[in-house]
Amino acid sequence: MASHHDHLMSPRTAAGRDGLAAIVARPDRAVIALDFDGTLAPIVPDPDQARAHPDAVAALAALAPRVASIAVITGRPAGVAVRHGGFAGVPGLEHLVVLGHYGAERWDAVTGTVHAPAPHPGVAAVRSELPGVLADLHLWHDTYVEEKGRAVAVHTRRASDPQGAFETLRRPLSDLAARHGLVVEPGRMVLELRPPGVDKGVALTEYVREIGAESVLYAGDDLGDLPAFAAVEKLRSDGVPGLLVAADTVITELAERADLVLDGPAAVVGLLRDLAR
Ligand SMILES: O=P(O)(O)OC[C@H]1O[C@H](O[C@H]2O[C@H](CO)[C@@H](O)[C@H](O)[C@H]2O)[C@H](O)[C@@H](O)[C@@H]1O
Repeated sequence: MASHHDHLMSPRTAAGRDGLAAIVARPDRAVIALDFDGTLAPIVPDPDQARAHPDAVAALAALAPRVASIAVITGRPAGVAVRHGGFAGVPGLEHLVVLGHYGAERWDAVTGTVHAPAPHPGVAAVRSELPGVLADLHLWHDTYVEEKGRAVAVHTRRASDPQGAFETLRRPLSDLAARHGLVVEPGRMVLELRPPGVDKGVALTEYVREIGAESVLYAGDDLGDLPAFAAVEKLRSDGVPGLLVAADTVITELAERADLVLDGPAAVVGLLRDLAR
């Protein structure tokens, strides 16, 4: 496993070094894709209070004109990531794309609009049954339910026993999701009930193809970023060099698969600045 003292620009794998070399050689052909929470925004107890690192937007804006495209790929609704990130109306970020809900939604800075499919009917059913399920488990007061529009997320970070509550909820929430055609997306002290059919790997692969990129960087910190890591590994085997960045070491599997392991959003900002230079 990598240490989080890796130099910001020194990938520890040959594939990562190839990826970085390709990005640096032809930045105008590179897609830079980043997760939001935990990668651009420090993790905080209340999801509504999460904001991009204070230097993140400036670092993105400095890098954007030098690369083919920057995309934020997040489990958040696209509009929420845009608001919490402060991404709208920023000089330099005129072409930013935010792929929300793991790629189900898309916001383009150039139009300022969100495109999204019709909501899955299972979400309304889950929304109405969820309070009863949480009450039966005596977890109604210990959890926070995040209303995400086309999904519902149950957070345990502020519970008296966050990991215990998370484990207790796993099976019942999986059953509830399955009854209504949804899936559970586990994350850092959160279990999200959401429609199936798209993940960050699908979103990233399609976006790299759309741009016609010749290299890609993906940075993430959570379980929902693993499909994007797999997508970069597949792109590499198809001849598109790529660099995998773990924003921190909390999710062991992600850190183990990364070419670079950083020490949180401040270090991600440092990497973006180094790339812009
Ligand atoms: O794909 P992401 O951009 O990483 O979004 C994943 C989830 O992030 C949010 O939850 C996480 O961040 C919260 C704020 O720091 C934290 O309180 C929580 O424990 C983390 O899991 C967001 O609230 C979820 O909806 C996203 O699915």
